[in-house]
Amino acid sequence: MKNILKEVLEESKKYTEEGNVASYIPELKKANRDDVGICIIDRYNNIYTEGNYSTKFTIQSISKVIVLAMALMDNDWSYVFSKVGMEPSGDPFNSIMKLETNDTKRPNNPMINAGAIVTTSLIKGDSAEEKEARMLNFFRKLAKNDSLQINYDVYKSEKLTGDRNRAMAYLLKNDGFITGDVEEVLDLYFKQCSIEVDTVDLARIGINLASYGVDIETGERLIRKDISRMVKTFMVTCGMYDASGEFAIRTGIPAKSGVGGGIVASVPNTMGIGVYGPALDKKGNSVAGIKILEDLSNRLELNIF
Ligand SMILES: NC(=O)CC[C@H](N)C(=O)O
Repeated sequence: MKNILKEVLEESKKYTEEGNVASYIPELKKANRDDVGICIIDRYNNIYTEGNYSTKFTIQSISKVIVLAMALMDNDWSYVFSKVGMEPSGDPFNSIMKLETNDTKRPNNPMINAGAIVTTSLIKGDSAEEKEARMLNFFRKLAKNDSLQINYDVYKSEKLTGDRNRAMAYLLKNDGFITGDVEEVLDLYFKQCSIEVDTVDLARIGINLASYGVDIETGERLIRKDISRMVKTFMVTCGMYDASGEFAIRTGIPAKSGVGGGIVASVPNTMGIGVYGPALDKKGNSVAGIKILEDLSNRLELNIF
């Protein structure tokens, strides 16, 4: 396995120059374009790492997977899906267009920004502080890492420049898809995106989903089985933004990417994979990360279909 990871990583490095580090959140520009890292955790809890596996980066859109699980734990699923849909949008992750053109004006799914702002608004808590604490605690549990923290520089950078998300959130409130204080919902959304992780954290999240929500070491149930299924299904249909179809064809692995350069992948009953490569393609997915997952899928026969 160690050799496979070495080869796959070397191969993927050739592609980083085709991508660019995200710049629309100014703080993300600081990442090193040529970094590439991998971590795999298999069902027997073997951990394999390679390259810049311990480099820290912000989780960004990968948080949408975890917050969806939380929204489904906190609320009836029929209520959640009255506020956010189940269909791929085919549009970029930050598109606002369908909030006007959809019949219901409901965001298409919880993996695009508009839908994720809705699921964030469904996290329960008596105060903003309690919601934040519950959210961070759940991320720590799923990553099995109590030291996960919010990167406040990225959070502030995004809060200062996130007017597109702000516009969407106000539209969502106007149309009845979120209730309460819009700025408070956005604040929590920006915080969830700014949680700092490395590939080991992502691989751990991946194996927890792969084992249908049961911690493989302790046997503790972290997520209900039906919710872990729903979440992985969304990863297949919508996890790689408007490149989800092609990615599913090429790899057959449920995965979710973020503009920080991370991708979490979850192969049911088999392994969790975390990859990092901040050079992104035009759709916002890690160029090296996609290459690595394609190669690993072929070499280790990870395609679930
Ligand atoms: N695709 C992403 O990772 C987007 C997350 C980012 N925080 C945003 O809201 O724009």
